[in-house]
Amino acid sequence: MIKKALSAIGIVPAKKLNPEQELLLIQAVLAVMAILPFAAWRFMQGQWLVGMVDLAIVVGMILLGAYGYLKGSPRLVTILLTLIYTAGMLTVVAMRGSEALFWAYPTAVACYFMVRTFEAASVSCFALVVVATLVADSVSPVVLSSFIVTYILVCLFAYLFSTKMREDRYRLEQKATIDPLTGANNRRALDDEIERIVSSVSRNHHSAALLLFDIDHFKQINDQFGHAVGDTFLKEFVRFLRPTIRKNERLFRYGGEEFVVLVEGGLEEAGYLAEQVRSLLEDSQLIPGHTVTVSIGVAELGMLESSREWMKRADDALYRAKRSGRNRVCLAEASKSWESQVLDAVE
Ligand SMILES: Nc1nc2c(ncn2[C@@H]2O[C@H](COP(=O)(O)OP(=O)(O)OP(=O)(O)O)[C@@H](O)[C@H]2O)c(=O)[nH]1
Repeated sequence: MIKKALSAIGIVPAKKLNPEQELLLIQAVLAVMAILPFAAWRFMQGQWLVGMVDLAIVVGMILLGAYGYLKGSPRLVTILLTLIYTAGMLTVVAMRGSEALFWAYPTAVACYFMVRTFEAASVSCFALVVVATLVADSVSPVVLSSFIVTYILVCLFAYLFSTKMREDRYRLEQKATIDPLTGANNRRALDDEIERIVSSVSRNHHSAALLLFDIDHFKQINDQFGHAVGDTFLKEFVRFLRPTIRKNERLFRYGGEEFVVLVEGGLEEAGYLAEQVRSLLEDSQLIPGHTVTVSIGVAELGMLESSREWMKRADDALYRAKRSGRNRVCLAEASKSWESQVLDAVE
């Protein structure tokens, strides 16, 4: 909702937000709505110093929120943001005493949703000790002990709800992006990752390549050994592929018996990996007594190429591998050069 509103007034480009970015935007908007009126009121009352502190918190949260949104919310931003509003709250309590006590609660809650539990617990405990020390002389023992107990309760609830929220989110993400049979990333995750690579490669001038695997005559495996053996083979194939690829190379199940590996590097490197997998699979009997082979199409992402064009070239290469007898690796033709794309567009 916040993203739509911001896009509508042209403040931010419309793009998919991750949950951390959404939290950052929500916090920035809440900071404006909750703290800005107080800052204005302080200025009107002539309380310039406290007004400036309030304003600094708002500006800091807006700037960091915007930076986190544009940069995909790096963790450092969330830590800095937590430190800014906690330090701001402590400064206001130091200046205004018990009158500003209630700001300790939303600050503590926000901590638990923004940073890791241990970090949030450390910051909120520190804030509790400082606030209690600052107001100890100006409030009665009953008020002080009520504040301490209620603050701890609020932290406990924030801890429980934020932990539950993170667990639920992790479970949902797993369901949405992992293929339940093989445990590889699914087609949806592939689409997202390809889009991410296409935009980052054109920005950073890295090279990236896509390997499209298709098990040969898989229908025969199902027909000869049964669907259950076919399923087991698919699981074994994923287990077999994992040690062959590097940690930063991601594996996806593209369709029934089709898999994709995305690698950082050029066509030659990717072709070498594909050939390694092809020959290893030929030599390893994942179904005892039966040799299974794989055909592989490899394409390097071209300059200014879209994800669809990249995938299409890998698919065409795979088709050539199948047509020329299977159990082989085919490298895709280079994509059109930047100049010829411009000429095409002009024509
Ligand atoms: N056991 C099992 N089979 C699947 C699964 N998904 C798709 N298949 C089967 O995979 C087979 C794919 O067959 P085809 O597309 O004809 O391909 P192929 O037999 O491998 O032939 P080529 O690709 O031309 O070498 C079909 O029989 C599908 O039923 C799955 O999750 N488990």
